[in-house]
Amino acid sequence: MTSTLTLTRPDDWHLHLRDGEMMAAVLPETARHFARAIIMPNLVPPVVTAADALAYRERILKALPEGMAFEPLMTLYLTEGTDPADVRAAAASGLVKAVKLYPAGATTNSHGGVRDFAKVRAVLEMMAEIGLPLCIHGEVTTPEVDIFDREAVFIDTVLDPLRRSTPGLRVVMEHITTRQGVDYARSGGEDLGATITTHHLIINRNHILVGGIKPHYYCLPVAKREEHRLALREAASSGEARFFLGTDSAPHPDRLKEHACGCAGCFTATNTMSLLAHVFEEEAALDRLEAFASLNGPRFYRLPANAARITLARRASPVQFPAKIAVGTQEVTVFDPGVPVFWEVAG
Ligand SMILES: NC(=O)N[C@@H](CC(=O)O)C(=O)O
Ligand SMILES: [Zn+2]
Ligand SMILES: [Zn+2]
Repeated sequence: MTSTLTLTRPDDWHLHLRDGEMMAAVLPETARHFARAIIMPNLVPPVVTAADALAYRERILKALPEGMAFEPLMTLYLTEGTDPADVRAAAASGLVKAVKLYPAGATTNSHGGVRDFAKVRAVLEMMAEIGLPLCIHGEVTTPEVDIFDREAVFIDTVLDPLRRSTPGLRVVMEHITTRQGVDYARSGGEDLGATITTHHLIINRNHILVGGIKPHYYCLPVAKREEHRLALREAASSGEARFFLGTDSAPHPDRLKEHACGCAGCFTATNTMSLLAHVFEEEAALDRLEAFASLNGPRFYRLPANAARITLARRASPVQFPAKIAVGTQEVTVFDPGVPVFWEVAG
């Protein structure tokens, strides 16, 4: 049995760092293993302009502990008031790598997102022209649509028409959770990519609901039936260039997760690489983990792969991860896969 695995140092193509005290607590958890991450802009207030993104980038770099190397790749939160010229300047700075589309009301801090797509047409056309990717939270918000169907309905009624009406627009389907998401990603060319989270490779909807409600497994898009989890595992472990890791590690304080109206998000930054090695071993695809976690993302974003490397080791007994990390006087629960995991990042 393979006992160590050395990979190009991975990147995380979808990460929530938040700000202030929370950012200071979670940033080292990512920087310990990952060289770069696409930083989500759904702060309160959101990161909307080039100036907001550059200021946020400076705060991240300032919060990085001495001796840790990490490159935040910034994004802008698309609103109906976004100025195409500001986006063009942000991209030209080289520090902003994507624009994020949240349908208004779809997820955490998305109320400032897009309702009327006609209002963002000029921005999208400019992005197609310069090749700046649009990262999309792909769920409709229509109250009548069942929450488990919201991704599939979004693909048919919003994403496909949007891509057809904006030829050349480079799109990342963020955190896909369904077989329909996998199939649609495969229907595109080099202008279409999809991120897959660690937790959606591990849990299905039963994990959230059977035997009592598990708030730490609740995230958006919500985990679906087992057939969808299996489709995601097949896609992630296929080695295909269009699929890459975006952990969507999304910390919320425990008191807001364990709540009558609990926040959506799983915090996986701490143990993601161990969990992925576990999943890829189960899929008999350890040789494709590097493509998924380290090579396909930079290729889509037209960046070089990292020169540094990381080594994972398979231990004889299960690895213990911290159950929680401290954030000031509060705590954030680390995602618990619910099964023994033997892989550990060794260096
Ligand atoms: N994934 C989540 O459940 N939550 C994310 C938002 C998002 O990525 O949709 C968050 O910011 O908390
Ligand atoms: Zn999202
Ligand atoms: Zn997210």
